[in-house]
Amino acid sequence: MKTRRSMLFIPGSNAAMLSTSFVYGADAVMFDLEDAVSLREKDTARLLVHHALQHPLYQDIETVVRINPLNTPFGLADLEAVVRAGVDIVRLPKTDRKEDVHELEGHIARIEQECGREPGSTRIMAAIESALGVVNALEIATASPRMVAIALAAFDYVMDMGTCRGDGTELFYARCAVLHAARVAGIAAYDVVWSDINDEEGFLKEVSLAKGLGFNGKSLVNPRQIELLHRAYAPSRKEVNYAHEVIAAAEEAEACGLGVVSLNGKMIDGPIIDHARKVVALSASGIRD
Ligand SMILES: CC(C)(COP(=O)(O)OP(=O)(O)OC[C@H]1O[C@@H](n2cnc3c(N)ncnc32)[C@H](O)[C@@H]1OP(=O)(O)O)[C@@H](O)C(=O)NCCC(=O)NCCSC(=O)C[C@@](O)(CC(=O)O)C(=O)O
Ligand SMILES: [Mg+2]
Repeated sequence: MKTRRSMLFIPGSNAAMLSTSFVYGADAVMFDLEDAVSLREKDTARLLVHHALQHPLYQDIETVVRINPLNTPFGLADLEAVVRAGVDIVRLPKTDRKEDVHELEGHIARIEQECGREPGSTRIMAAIESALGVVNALEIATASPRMVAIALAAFDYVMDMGTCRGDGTELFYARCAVLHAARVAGIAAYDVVWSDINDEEGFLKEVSLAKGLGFNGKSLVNPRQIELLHRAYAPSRKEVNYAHEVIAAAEEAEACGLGVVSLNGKMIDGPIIDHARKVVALSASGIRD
């Protein structure tokens, strides 16, 4: 699975942001044609994003476009424009059921064929933003071989639930449901956006919760959140050193024909060794002090 921790939302109608968003170092840039774009700017935004996707500066960074839902007057036109422009991933907002994904993949397959794009090269990420979407998370996550990730979208979800954003308790079931669906499907899961860009402490608390639950990363709204997220997701020097000790102990145990050993009084066996290898692999993208 690709290491993708940060996905930065960029309003598709904002030409200035579109022309610089690649500099901030997000793992993926996510141009938005949906809720960050007003009704009268929909056509302009689509054109701007179509051009940005083809710009040489966006060829080496993963691109995601959040299109409008297909049951709006804009969704299909968005899809036509972005698939033809070579987007890597289409983010489908407000995904409620597997049929939403099937409709999307049908259109993508046709457009890829019409424009000569390699069949299957356009991937899908579904955003789950309602109670129905959460209940159907598994059928959504497994609806298409093009699906690379599912993302929870908190603001629409809490509206649907008749509540509002709070300390995270209101998202607990949805986060767990989305994560379990993603893990069963073998795809990535992304946590919600943190909208108060000046509240660094609140953001980091939420990142820690998301990381602890098992999310692969978060959707972000501001470049200042990228480095904070990457640092929080990087293993600490202490974790990396311990992982190396675990791997060394495991190799020694294997040479002696032992399946389980103890290291400083702690049991070391299969899943703990796998975790240590994961920590070492992660450290290639950075280590936190
Ligand atoms: C919040 C704010 C206005 C603050 O602006 P400010 O200007 O005060 O910020 P500053 O930090 O001062 O900016 C310093 C410099 O960075 C530049 N800069 C800022 N943000 C940048 C950026 N994103 N990309 C590139 N560049 C950027 C800026 O232009 C400036 O450049 P310069 O002038 O050259 O120095 C701005 O960030 C912003 O618009 N964010 C994106 C909002 C958005 O897309 N919302 C939709 C997605 S959520 C949703 O829909 C809910 C959801 O659907 C979610 C789900 O589905 O998950 C659900 O249901 O929950
Ligand atoms: Mg939303």
